[in-house]
Amino acid sequence: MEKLNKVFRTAQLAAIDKYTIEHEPVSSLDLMERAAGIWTDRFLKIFTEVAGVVVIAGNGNNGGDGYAIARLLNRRGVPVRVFRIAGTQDRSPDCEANYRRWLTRGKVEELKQADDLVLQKGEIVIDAIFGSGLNRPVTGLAARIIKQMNASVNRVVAVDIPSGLAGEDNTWNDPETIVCAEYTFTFQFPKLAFMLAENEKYVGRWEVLDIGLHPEIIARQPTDWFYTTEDTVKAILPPSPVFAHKGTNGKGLLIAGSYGMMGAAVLGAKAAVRSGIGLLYCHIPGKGIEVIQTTVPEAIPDPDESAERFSAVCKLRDYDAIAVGPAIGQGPETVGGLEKLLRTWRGTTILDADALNIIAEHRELLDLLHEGCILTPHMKEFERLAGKSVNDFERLNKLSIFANQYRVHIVLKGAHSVIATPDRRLFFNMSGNPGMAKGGAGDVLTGVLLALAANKLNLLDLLRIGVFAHGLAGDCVAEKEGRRGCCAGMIAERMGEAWKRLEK
Ligand SMILES: NC(=O)C1=CN([C@@H]2O[C@H](COP(=O)(O)OP(=O)(O)OC[C@H]3O[C@@H](n4cnc5c(N)ncnc54)[C@H](OP(=O)(O)O)[C@@H]3O)[C@@H](O)[C@H]2O)[C@@H](O)CC1
Ligand SMILES: Nc1ncnc2c1ncn2[C@@H]1O[C@H](COP(=O)(O)OP(=O)(O)O)[C@@H](O)[C@H]1O
Ligand SMILES: [K+]
Repeated sequence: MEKLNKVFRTAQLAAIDKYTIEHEPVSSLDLMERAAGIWTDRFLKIFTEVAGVVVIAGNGNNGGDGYAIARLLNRRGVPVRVFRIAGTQDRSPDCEANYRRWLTRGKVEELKQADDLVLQKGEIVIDAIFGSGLNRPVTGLAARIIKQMNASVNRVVAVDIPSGLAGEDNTWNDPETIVCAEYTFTFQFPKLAFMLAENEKYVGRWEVLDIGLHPEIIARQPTDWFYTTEDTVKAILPPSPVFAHKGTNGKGLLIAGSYGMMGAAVLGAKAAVRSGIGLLYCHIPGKGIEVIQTTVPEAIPDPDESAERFSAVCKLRDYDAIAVGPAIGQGPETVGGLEKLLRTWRGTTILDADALNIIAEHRELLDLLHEGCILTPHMKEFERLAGKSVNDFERLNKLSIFANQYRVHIVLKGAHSVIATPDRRLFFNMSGNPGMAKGGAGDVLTGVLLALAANKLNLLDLLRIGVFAHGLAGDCVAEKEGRRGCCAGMIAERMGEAWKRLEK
């Protein structure tokens, strides 16, 4: 049974917290103690040589976690200094309780001005000023202290969320008054903001810590945001039937490449034949036959009448899916070929790269999109389709509006590639690494998705599976060759290794 990994809005967390307290049951103070204990354990696993820590605690429950973490680290023999921000006194009840518990072991120094924060060499700063309760930009002394933290060379580790960062929309925020952490250990759920490139400088590397919030309320709370992990994919990846033959594994057509740009077709084809497709046809320009036959002998060439580019698919066989776009160019014949394809083929259609650029330029083609269409733009291609965005959060909104308006599935590619569905759900991918930010890596994804579509998986499942497996293959490459050494061809070659890890 598939367990959906949900991303909640920070405004929903209090209800989940409350339900857990009432139904586990557990006191809120014990829940905080549990969260702080799990946080401390993880911190000490990652940071094995800690000369000392400086906890900066606020007055809300995030500060409460900070005081509890200070006590637990101190108990484990770590030298701990604790600071609070002057002028603020109204601690939440659990923060107050942990503040008092800490006072039995050590003192709390007051930061009256930013310069009071003097850090020793090697001390790690634990940021527990604000958590998910932030409701406006940080100003005043707290803002100056955050700037001081960011200016220091000391490492900073955030409790739950970097102080000053809002969980979702930061359009209104002041980028200068958000803690820049090296690591964030967050409780139970990733925050949407962690998925966005623009927040990487604040969040650093992040991990979700399971603090045992109640599964019933997690299952019941609605959300339209999810994330895909290895477990999700293992649960939805169908097994290969023992009596499979190439017919049951599906027939797909890849329309890719132009004269002098055949690499994209080769990469897509290599990935498709390593991702379980029964029969792969490659529609390539007339002059591209030899390239495909020598590099991907498994593929059946379907040459275009044009020697140099895609102009038309003359014979539409009984394909289960078609992918079109990588390096096809945007010349007039190709525009005509794409238009004809969209008019005559209404099955599963993966549109990538130049197919998307053509649609962005010839906007009447948008009306030919249908529910079988999957669009796989990177950020720039999406901007061409939907216009510029002021930030990543706004782009996400545009993405889900676009998918809804045209009733299509979209994969917006990048770190944490996100799948948008026609019913406005978003699924963030958790595999992959920056080593994949190389030319051709997207062509590989197109091939993977074509293979899964030919296998007649439903669109959302095939996207979650394909995007994750593609990232996992990139991770396999990076593990062996390093990120710099990772290239698109290697990702295609390693698809088999990724599938082996995911198959039951
Ligand atoms: N989820 C869970 O189950 C668990 C959660 N836990 C922990 O709880 C944390 C959330 O705690 P929280 O709700 O008390 O919020 P937190 O951010 O600490 O304080 C907010 C306070 O600050 C204020 N304030 C807001 N913005 C401000 C600003 N810009 N400048 C100045 N003040 C500002 C605001 O007060 P206001 O001024 O609006 O009255 C509010 O009172 C969460 O991150 C996690 O660490 C764990 O203990 C275990 C289980
Ligand atoms: N930092 C990153 N982390 C994880 N995956 C990434 C990262 N950067 C790029 N990728 C992945 O690599 C692929 C790049 O695709 P794309 O930009 O279309 O390249 P091309 O058009 O050259 O084939 C996408 O699947 C994307 O998700
Ligand atoms: K924090």
